[in-house]
Amino acid sequence: MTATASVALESLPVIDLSPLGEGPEGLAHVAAEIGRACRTIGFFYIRDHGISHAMLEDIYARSAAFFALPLAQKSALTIANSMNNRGYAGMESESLDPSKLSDAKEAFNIGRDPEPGEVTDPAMPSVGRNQWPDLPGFRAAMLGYYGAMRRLSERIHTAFALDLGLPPGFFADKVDRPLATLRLLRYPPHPGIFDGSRYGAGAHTDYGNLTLLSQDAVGGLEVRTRAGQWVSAPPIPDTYVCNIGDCLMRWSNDVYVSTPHRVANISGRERYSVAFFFDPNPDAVIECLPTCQSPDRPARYPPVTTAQYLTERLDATYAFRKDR
Ligand SMILES: O=C(O)CCC(=O)C(=O)O
Ligand SMILES: [Fe+2]
Repeated sequence: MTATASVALESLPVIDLSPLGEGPEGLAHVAAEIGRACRTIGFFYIRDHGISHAMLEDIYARSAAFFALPLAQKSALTIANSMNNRGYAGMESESLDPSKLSDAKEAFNIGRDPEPGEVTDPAMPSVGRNQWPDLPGFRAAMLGYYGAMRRLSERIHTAFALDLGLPPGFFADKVDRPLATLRLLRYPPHPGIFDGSRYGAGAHTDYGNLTLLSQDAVGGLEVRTRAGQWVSAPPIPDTYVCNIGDCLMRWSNDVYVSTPHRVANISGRERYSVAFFFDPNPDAVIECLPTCQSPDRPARYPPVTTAQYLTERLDATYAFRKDR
């Protein structure tokens, strides 16, 4: 097994979001803390984020009920039905790190429902239809949580904007119809001796702007520091682990870092987590921010829309998409 250090809490700060509700000074304080983390490790925890413990408990209970369904019922909702990145991804159907055996996890993706009049494109990972299991109350609970996570992600974007030298509302009209995905995850206990050939989730970076991850008490998430050392990101009750994804790294011209991470569930127990990937509007142009370029630091990436960029990344992740 690869050695992991326990210095995580030094390098992964726990940031209290309650000052966000306390006017411009509170925002400036939180923005400075978040900015420091995003420019160094690209990961941080948040607490006092406003999502209730009861709401999350309910989501975990419904997630467990979903994964406990017979395989045939889950497979009927396969993500391969959906070019919009919604539905069930079965055990070993993904390889986040193509140099390893496929991931020992199963997942269920939920996206945004189209707004009235919103154009949908079945060929893009854009807005489209969700696939729902036949579980009473599941849809309403998931969409309620999805909405709460959207609002939280928007608030964190005001801190990003301020820290990046932009008006706090800079991202507002670029993330108000987001390509956000709520992903329920289940990792079975690792069988036998862990030899590093198969992870629960292989090392990868996330694709969008911001990921907010809730994990249960089992542990197993690891983050790679810039020095190349893997450190653990242990569970801390009532927090989210947040990280920057590749879209925001590109947008900020590498000022913010999107950091590789992975999951090894060597606990002997099953592990559940709930990820929320907050990606910008499909038509948002990810193009070097004016405050992140200078003669010494010219733009490093050509402009791309979120939809184009995500399509590229998802096509590389899923065999069924490549085969189309
Ligand atoms: O389940 C976790 O702890 C992390 C999952 C993850 O990194 C992902 O799905 O992108
Ligand atoms: Fe990830």
